[in-house]
Amino acid sequence: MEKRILFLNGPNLNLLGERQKDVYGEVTLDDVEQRCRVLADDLGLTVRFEQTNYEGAMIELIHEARTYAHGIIINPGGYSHTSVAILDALNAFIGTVLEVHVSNIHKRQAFRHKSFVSLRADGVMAGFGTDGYELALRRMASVLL
Ligand SMILES: O=C1C[C@@](O)(C(=O)O)C[C@@H](O)[C@@H]1O
Repeated sequence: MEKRILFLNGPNLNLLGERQKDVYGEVTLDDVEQRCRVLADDLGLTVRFEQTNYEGAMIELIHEARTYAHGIIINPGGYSHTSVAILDALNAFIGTVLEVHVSNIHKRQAFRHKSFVSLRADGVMAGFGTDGYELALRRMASVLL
């Protein structure tokens, strides 16, 4: 059976490769998407990519994912540390949830050490740079295929 994965990137991740390159590196979100599409083809997974800067839009994309996705790979950006509402939406999603942070949030300011989304995530990648997205996709394949 076809396995479908939603990649959901939250606020400011559209600026990957441009903002704070010392923290987030030079790879853009388009690069990440291209790499993950190639890997997904190899692994036999179907992927959809979404990025939004709006909390409500993220929640609606998670609700919609309930109707078609087997897994969500999410980088909630700054909402990781603030959004009970995104946690609640993920709690209404039945499939596998993997959380990705490009930076190692535990090595940064104390307010980044806690992620509400981690209370739901089945696994968390942090500090592996943008490779974390591909690593999460590989993990998704091991869990789902
Ligand atoms: O926007 C981001 C990106 C981030 O989620 C990461 O990918 O390392 C870490 C968050 O603390 C930050 O607000």
